[in-house]
Amino acid sequence: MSPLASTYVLPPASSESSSSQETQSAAQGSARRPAPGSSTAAAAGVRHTPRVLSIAGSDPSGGAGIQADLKSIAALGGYGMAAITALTAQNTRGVRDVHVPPAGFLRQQLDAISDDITIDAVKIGMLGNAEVIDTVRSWLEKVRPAVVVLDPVMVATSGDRLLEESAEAALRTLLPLADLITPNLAELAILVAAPRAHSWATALEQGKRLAAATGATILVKGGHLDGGACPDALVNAGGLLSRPVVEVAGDRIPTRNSHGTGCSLSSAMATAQARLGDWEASLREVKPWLAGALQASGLLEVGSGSGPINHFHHFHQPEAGGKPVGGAPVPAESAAGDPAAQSAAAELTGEDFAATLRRAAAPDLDAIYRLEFIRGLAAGTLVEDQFAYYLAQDAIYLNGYSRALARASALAPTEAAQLFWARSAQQCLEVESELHRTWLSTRTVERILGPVTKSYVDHLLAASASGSYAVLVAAVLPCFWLYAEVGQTLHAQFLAAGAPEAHPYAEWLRTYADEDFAQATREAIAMAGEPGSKASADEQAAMLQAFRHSCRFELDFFDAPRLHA
Ligand SMILES: Nc1ncnc2c1ncn2[C@@H]1O[C@H](COP(=O)(O)OP(=O)(O)O)[C@@H](O)[C@H]1O
Ligand SMILES: Cc1ncc(COP(=O)(O)O)c(N)n1
Repeated sequence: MSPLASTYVLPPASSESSSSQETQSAAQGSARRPAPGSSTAAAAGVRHTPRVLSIAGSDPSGGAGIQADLKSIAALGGYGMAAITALTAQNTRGVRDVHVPPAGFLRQQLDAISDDITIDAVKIGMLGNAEVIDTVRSWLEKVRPAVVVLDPVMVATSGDRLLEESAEAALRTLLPLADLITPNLAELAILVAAPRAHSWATALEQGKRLAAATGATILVKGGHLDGGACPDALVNAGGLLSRPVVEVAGDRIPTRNSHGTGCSLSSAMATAQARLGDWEASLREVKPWLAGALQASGLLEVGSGSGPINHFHHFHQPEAGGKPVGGAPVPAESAAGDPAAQSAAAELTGEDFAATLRRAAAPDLDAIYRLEFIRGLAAGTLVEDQFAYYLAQDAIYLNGYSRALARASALAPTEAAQLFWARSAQQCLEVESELHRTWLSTRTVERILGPVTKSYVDHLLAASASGSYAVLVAAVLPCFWLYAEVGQTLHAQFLAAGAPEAHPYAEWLRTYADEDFAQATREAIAMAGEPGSKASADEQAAMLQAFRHSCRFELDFFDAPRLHA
């Protein structure tokens, strides 16, 4: 993320420092509805790995219900739990049968969880009948989880009923206990006792009515509209949102694999909300993830009907030979115990260690190019607020990054390596000062430590404290490598467009053209490849994990302005 490139482009630094301005950002909590007097709610804050409970039915074919929820929760970075309300016999073609076990046993499941575990968010899906609904209601009233998302599942995409018709009145009594309700157009119509909306305007109108009647925020979904657009909107006029209607646009993805989209959306929203504490930011994170999951659904080849979405599309597929080329970031300290990472690393030879790292970076690099921020920066349509946020976070990041580089210098096995990392650490601080002196001096942007910056710097400092030079250089490498590649691409695009002077980010894009930085990046790659070739299988695995984690943070850093500016 960071313009180390500018180290070589911008004039030498002033001695100004930003560290006194760095204060940790407060958790955004405005859209949360804490339950007074509830120990669970009091204990729950925004969490990095939220503990999310799905109360829903089982879909043995894996595309909807509990199974979709657990995948979505994991895909969004949560710890998933499941209390099963009903068993269905279904596949991608339809629901063959439904069995609802005694409600008393559901209560036992729920109590077993809440007696022991703090629940950061609950997602409620298929409930089956009125007795189950009453059971869930009385448990919610007792436990009062901080985030409750209710997907009022009534009829499956296939047309089969998943809630007894006689239970619709009981379901209405549950609505006020939810923070977010996520009906599809048919369910929304039933809940407001109106005909099904066929236009987006009517759907929003119905959403407003449901929000007013329940006090909850309504996520109005455009999945069943006709046409090429597929918008979603958060609706609440009670001041819980920045505006009464917050619409997030989306294109319709041409696929028949929409089995479980509603389940996946609602559990993903519960997870993101517990992590971000803001419904709008959550929807802006979840919607592109869901679109990617729909887009990549065909790769799964599951069933002959309406197939499941690809929840883990943003994680990396194995190569044809079965060798993993990437994956979810796993803390470096756990890598030694991770057999998959170990066997991946054990196959590596010295010559191809850097190449392996580069392959591991590929999916995150691809995702960076798809980000709104990067596309907006290239096109000149990026809003200034987001650019300013990025600059401010970059300056803060560089300060922490410089400490990690200085630590690499201290641990370096040769004088050449010691010098290289020390020089890089110093240049980093010079760029930080330069950012304050020039780019940031004309902008009024808060200089507070953002959540992604904090996590990234924490990761680097943890790698610094690991005591392993090899792991630390693997962790610092993506900031050179991915930034250099993205910068070169953006600069090439800028030149291809005739380097237009009127481009609002022309000056910034020009800083990307820097052969000295490209050379420094090549050296950094070699510096990381070298100890990688000599490392034990365990240490190679730890390096790979540390590297992947930083790649993911590079992606998140570029995306942070959209979420947090
Ligand atoms: N073909 C599609 N392309 C893009 N997004 C879609 C598509 N179908 C559904 N979605 C999205 O999936 C989510 C679930 O929507 P919807 O299909 O309306 O609900 P349900 O699955 O409950 O019937 C929404 O975010 C919606 O915008
Ligand atoms: C157990 C269970 N829960 C919910 C749904 C609805 O999902 P969809 O509307 O996408 O079919 C389902 N089919 N099965």
